Amino acid sequence: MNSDTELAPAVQSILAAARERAGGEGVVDVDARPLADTLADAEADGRVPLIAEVKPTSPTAEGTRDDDPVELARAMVAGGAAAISVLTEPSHFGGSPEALTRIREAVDVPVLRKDFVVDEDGLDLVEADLLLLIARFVDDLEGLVAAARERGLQPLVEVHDRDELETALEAGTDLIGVNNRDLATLEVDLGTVESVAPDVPEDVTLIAESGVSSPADVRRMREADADALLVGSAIMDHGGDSDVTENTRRLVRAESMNAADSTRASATTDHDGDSQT
Ligand SMILES: O=C(O)c1ccccc1NCC(=O)[C@H](O)[C@H](O)COP(=O)(O)O
Repeated sequence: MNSDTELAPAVQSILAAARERAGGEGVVDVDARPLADTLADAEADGRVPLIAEVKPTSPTAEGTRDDDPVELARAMVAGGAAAISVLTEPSHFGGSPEALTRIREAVDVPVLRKDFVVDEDGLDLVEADLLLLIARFVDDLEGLVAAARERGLQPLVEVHDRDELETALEAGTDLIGVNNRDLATLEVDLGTVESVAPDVPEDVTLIAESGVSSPADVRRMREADADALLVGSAIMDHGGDSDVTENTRRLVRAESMNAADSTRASATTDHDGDSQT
């Protein structure tokens, strides 16, 4: 792992908290809902394969959304989300393992556990279909990928550059998340996916993470060869109380809408329709 001093202060604090948190009691054994199937179903329906994130708040959010997480997840699925991501980190994102369990019982799509897992103990906190592992935070990535699979979990390995991609591929992952957010600065740059994607092998599923806020951004990530997108803030609308189903739907339909529809949808939901660079 890179030195913590290369990370934004908020991320250093998240990691310090993660190292202190207790893991689960016992070892989870999951009968996981396959991500590949739900992404294929979305493609077949003409929906952009989208993982919508239940993210009550975050270090970069403009506020907190206190809605019931189960209602949020149901609203996202109603808007066409192919899978749900749930933050389980409590102190910086307002998440909890209990919320994930309730959501997984309430929806039938795969559920990703989004957290800052640094060792094998951290795998067993709660049952989920997918688990995020962040390449730069894990010393033995190959070991943790294998340990996650032994539990039935589908590990999604997050990277931010080509070196981390190489590490992730050597660890045997077939699910890569390229994070547009730089954890050293918390700045978002959609060019990150564009620069890393050409090196992701065809048989590896590529998920574009963070900073996608408009249908134009969705199209940009898909043109960069993203198989799926992970979106939190633009759907949660932390500073407001807009309709989560509609926020999901306008992104899921980004490839089937024409440009005029897309501009109108962006204007009516008060989001910035411009791509970020
Ligand atoms: O979202 C943050 O503010 C954040 C800060 C520090 C570390 C991680 C952070 N986010 C985690 C994520 O990966 C995102 O929640 C996820 O990719 C969705 O991003 P977005 O659509 O930009 O909310």
